Amino acid sequence: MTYLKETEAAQRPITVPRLVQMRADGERIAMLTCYDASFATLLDRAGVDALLIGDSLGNVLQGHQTTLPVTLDDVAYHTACVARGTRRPLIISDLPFGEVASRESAYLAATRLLRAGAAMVKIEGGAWLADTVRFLVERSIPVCAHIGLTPQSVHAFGGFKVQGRGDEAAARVVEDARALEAAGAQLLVIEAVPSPLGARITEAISIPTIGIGAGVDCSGQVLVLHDMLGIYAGRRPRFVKDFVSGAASIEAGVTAYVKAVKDRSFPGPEHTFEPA
Ligand SMILES: Nc1nc(=O)c2c([nH]1)NC[C@@H]1CN(c3ccc(C(=O)N[C@@H](CCC(=O)O)C(=O)O)cc3)CN21
Ligand SMILES: CC(C)C(=O)C(=O)O
Ligand SMILES: [Mg+2]
Repeated sequence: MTYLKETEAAQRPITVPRLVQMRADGERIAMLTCYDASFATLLDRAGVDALLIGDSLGNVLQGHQTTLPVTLDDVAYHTACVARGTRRPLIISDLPFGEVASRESAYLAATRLLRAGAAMVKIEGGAWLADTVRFLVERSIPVCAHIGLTPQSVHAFGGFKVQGRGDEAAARVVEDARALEAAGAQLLVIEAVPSPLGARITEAISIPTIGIGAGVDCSGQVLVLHDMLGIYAGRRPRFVKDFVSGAASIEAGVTAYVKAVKDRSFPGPEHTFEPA
């Protein structure tokens, strides 16, 4: 059994409507971060649906402790590298810390990422971000919102802490998701929330949700590439699984990740957070 699709139709570039169709069909979306052309080609071949040029490049490429030092130039450069290496997966780029000072600054930053080859821009934040999301969407920038543990808020949170624990906090995260969908976001990353909340948010909205430490009931999953390759020396969050140790090759490990997301064997209980 393979998830590498052989037909012409399946080889066409993945679009946002295609992700919406996957959600409707109950087909899980497999996403990974990617920062260069060689891995872009490998991940494309292994059947990854969407590639995220994440500001996690600050951790895994640059050796920083947080994503805050990452600049728009950095993300634009790696977006261009990834775009040259791939044709099929949807390319999504992170808007770095500091670019949402205004709707205008966010829009100008997003245009640079789309010019570099991204098809969608990911922005961290809750309901407060809705005006900015609407401003971008009105100007033809597809937006993926990112809620829950938003790493650019690490100092505001006082650490990388699970979000949405307790009734009040959970209700707030659900409201964030609703507000961002209403503002026109077409995809939603949910990071580090209790599994039942990941399921509840996914039910509350109709756009596809992509979880990272948000349980198996999201429409898809994402991991940082170097975490799933087992080569990141830094702190390893609970939601990480190394798919390459024990695999025959890097490509086999990535193929195993895609298969595990599609057949819902990843994430397991050991990769997810409990409500209490
Ligand atoms: N290599 C890498 N992987 C990532 O997933 C990642 C990055 N870098 N850089 C940006 C952010 C930072 N992220 C993190 C970092 C640490 C935890 C963490 O240690 N979480 C604790 C939860 C503690 C609690 O219970 O509140 C854990 O046990 O997983 C989570 C997300 C996710 N992102
Ligand atoms: C972990 C994902 C969601 C991300 O934002 C990143 O890699 O920067
Ligand atoms: Mg990020």
